[in-house]
Amino acid sequence: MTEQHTEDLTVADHFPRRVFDADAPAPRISVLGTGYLGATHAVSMAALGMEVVGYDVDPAKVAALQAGKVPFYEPGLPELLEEQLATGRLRFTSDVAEAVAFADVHFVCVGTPQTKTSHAANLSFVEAATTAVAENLTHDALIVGKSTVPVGTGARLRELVAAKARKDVRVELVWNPEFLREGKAVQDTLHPDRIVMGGTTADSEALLRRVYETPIAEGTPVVVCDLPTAELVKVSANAFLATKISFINAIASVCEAADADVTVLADALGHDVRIGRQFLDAGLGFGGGCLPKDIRALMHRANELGAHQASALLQQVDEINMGQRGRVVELALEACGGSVLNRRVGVLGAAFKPHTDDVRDSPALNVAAALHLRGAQVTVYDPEAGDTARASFPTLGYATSAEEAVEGADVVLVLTEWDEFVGAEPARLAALTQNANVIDARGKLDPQRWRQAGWSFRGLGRTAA
Ligand SMILES: NC(=O)c1ccc[n+]([C@@H]2O[C@H](COP(=O)([O-])OP(=O)(O)OC[C@H]3O[C@@H](n4cnc5c(N)ncnc54)[C@H](O)[C@@H]3O)[C@@H](O)[C@H]2O)c1
Ligand SMILES: O=c1ccn([C@@H]2O[C@H](COP(=O)(O)OP(=O)(O)O[C@H]3O[C@H](CO)[C@@H](O)[C@H](O)[C@H]3O)[C@@H](O)[C@H]2O)c(=O)[nH]1
Repeated sequence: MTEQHTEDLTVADHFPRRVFDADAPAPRISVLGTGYLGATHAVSMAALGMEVVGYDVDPAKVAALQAGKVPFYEPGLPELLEEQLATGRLRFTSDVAEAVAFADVHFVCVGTPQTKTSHAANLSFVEAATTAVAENLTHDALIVGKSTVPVGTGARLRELVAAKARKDVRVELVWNPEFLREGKAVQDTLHPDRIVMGGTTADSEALLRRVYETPIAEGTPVVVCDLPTAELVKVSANAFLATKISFINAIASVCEAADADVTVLADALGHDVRIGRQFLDAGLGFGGGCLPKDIRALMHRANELGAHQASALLQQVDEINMGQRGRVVELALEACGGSVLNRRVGVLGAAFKPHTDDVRDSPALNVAAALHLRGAQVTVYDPEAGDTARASFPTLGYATSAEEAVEGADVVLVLTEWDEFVGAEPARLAALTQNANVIDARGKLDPQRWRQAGWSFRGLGRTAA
């Protein structure tokens, strides 16, 4: 979009920038919060040709990113970061005033975790970041919320901005929720399924369309709607995905009781295009930094709004999901004759899903910790999430290979479906164990192959023999 490089520019060169004008220069971007979402967004916006500054309150994160290091595992992101830093279009700073003065479009990408005392989302980071933008505005600007927030948040933030921003600048606040999946974050950001623009005016819609001109030109559908609808689209999408997973897990328990196989059933259901095969993998259920906290925040908000049925539905989804973790613990106890006290448990997988090192609300670590609390000697191996897992659960044992994790085990649990585990040679692993019991909690192993290799095999929603 612009040939000029960041280091050649000063705020004075550009003041006053009038980003809403039809003939304004290419918009410059700031990204507030450079975690899983923000780091990917900042790098991707630079890859789309814009000048970008990323800001975070965590100086270590800023320093790492500026040095070309992604502080988490996300396939493809390190290479793109390095490439974009080299263009001079992308940089990271700990100085919020400088970031805000530099940019015209400010993406708020900070965390919205569950509060410690209720199901509600903690909005303090979103409020702090939005306030920081408002207080440091030097020229016209568009604030774009990307974080996942309860419906009604944007309207409150608009009041905050109106109270904090200088009166001689024009500022708008809109919501443009993000739908990226960890492990596919770069692809999802550069080529999204849809772009939702909530609460835009004609000018801010035109500006956001400039920002996303490449994916829009590729044919990405754009949904323009009001602010509350945009906020709700995001949490509803996650609620639907969560519901689909809990639905198949509920059916899995029927399959188990009736000697049916849920993996075959899911394939058969998936042929119906109205249903689709995705998100019908029965097993340990959903975890991570999004689905669990987002359905709980929606339950809380729906109750506040008097929509109690929606809340009750999601309560069931949550309960079924959390029950899956207990079910896997039960299967491990059964495999060890009723108690895991002083028994060796090999755990394959710690991340909440493959292709990430994220262990936020990881079902795998939840199960590992529950067995540890029952007196088992638990050894965990994950190809990428060993360090993040150890930081969250330092009392568990950690191995540097699958072989080391299953050595002398009484039972082996496959809790994250990394390719390495799905493709493992069962006979070789069986030889290393004390008792060759395997629990496939993700439904991705071939029971026949493992049984033929001498394993006693249990899966969720699959026959016991
Ligand atoms: N992770 C995902 O896959 C994903 C996808 C879509 C939407 N989201 C949503 O995006 C938001 C961020 O999620 P995440 O996974 O990137 O979280 P994260 O915890 O990885 O990152 C949040 C970052 O914000 C920083 N921060 C906190 N307060 C700040 C402030 N006042 N100013 C600047 N930076 C600040 C933190 O230091 C941290 O680096 C959440 O609302 C989440 O629900 C996440
Ligand atoms: O059939 C399935 C599919 C997924 N999962 C589990 O569901 C969880 C979530 O998976 P996924 O949705 O792929 O991961 P996230 O990266 O958390 O992405 C979700 O959450 C993001 C943050 O809001 C959204 O942007 C994405 O669109 C949404 O898919 C993981 O624990 C998976 O193991 C299942 O148990 N069965």
